Amino acid sequence: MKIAAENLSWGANGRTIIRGITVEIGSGQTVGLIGPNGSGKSSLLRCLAGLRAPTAGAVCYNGEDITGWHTRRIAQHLAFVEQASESDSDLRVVDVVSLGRTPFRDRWRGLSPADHTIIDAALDHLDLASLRDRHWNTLSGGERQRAHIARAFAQRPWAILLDEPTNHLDIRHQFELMELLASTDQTVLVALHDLALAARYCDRLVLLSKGELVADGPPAEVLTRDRLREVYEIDATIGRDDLGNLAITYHGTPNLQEAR
Ligand SMILES: Nc1ncnc2c1ncn2[C@@H]1O[C@H](COP(=O)(O)OP(=O)(O)OP(=O)(O)O)[C@@H](O)[C@H]1O
Repeated sequence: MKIAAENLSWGANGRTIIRGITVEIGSGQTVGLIGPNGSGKSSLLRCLAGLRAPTAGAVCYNGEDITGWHTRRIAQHLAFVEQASESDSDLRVVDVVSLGRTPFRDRWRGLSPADHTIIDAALDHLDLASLRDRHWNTLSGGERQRAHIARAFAQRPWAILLDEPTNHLDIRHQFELMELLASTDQTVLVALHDLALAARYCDRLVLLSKGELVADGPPAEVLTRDRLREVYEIDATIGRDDLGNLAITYHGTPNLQEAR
């Protein structure tokens, strides 16, 4: 499914938070959304997920403006893994993941055998099979994060949006998640702070700064030394590691360097 923001703006309390953003995530692409704290990544993701109504412009799925779409209809198309989302503490892991089937269920019917197969596959994908009957309040931060992502996969959406999903994950689970996102046929837009991870697994990077889109393209074109200095206020050298992956060596903030 193709997702597009067309000249999209959104604000709150009289303040414009994202301004005039036009971006298209093609069907099956894995796109990284990057930018400093407060640059508007979560706000853009929430607009694209239909949780915020744009103050100007539009959000389109496959060319259709989603204004007025019911949340159930949106959830049949797209899954959203929010940053540090919470769940009821009484639920078991398998119950949280089963919530992913809600948009497709008849209100009065239980889960079908096909639903159970999808839920088991999502648990396996996120390395949660051994934790399926554990209660929420007994899980670590990383295990909760993986359960939320498994819930999104159980939704079997056409597109999946994730807001800093690698937070709380150890390095192995970070790589496994990014490999999963890069290999899925679904359209993926993922907000990330780790620029090297974003560069390695994303087809394209979209860079926000102060609520505006400042770059959109292949990782090596977006992540330049000048741009990191300008947008992140950090001095860095961009090179390649032995395997040809983009390698970023950070030297500190320009102010700190000059003060030395
Ligand atoms: N409902 C709101 N009311 C007022 N200000 C808001 C609201 N939501 C977000 N903001 C502000 O808008 C700006 C962008 O926030 P947003 O969460 O989109 O940034 P972000 O790029 O996701 O940041 P981070 O990397 O820190 O998660 C921030 O300054 C934030 O305080």
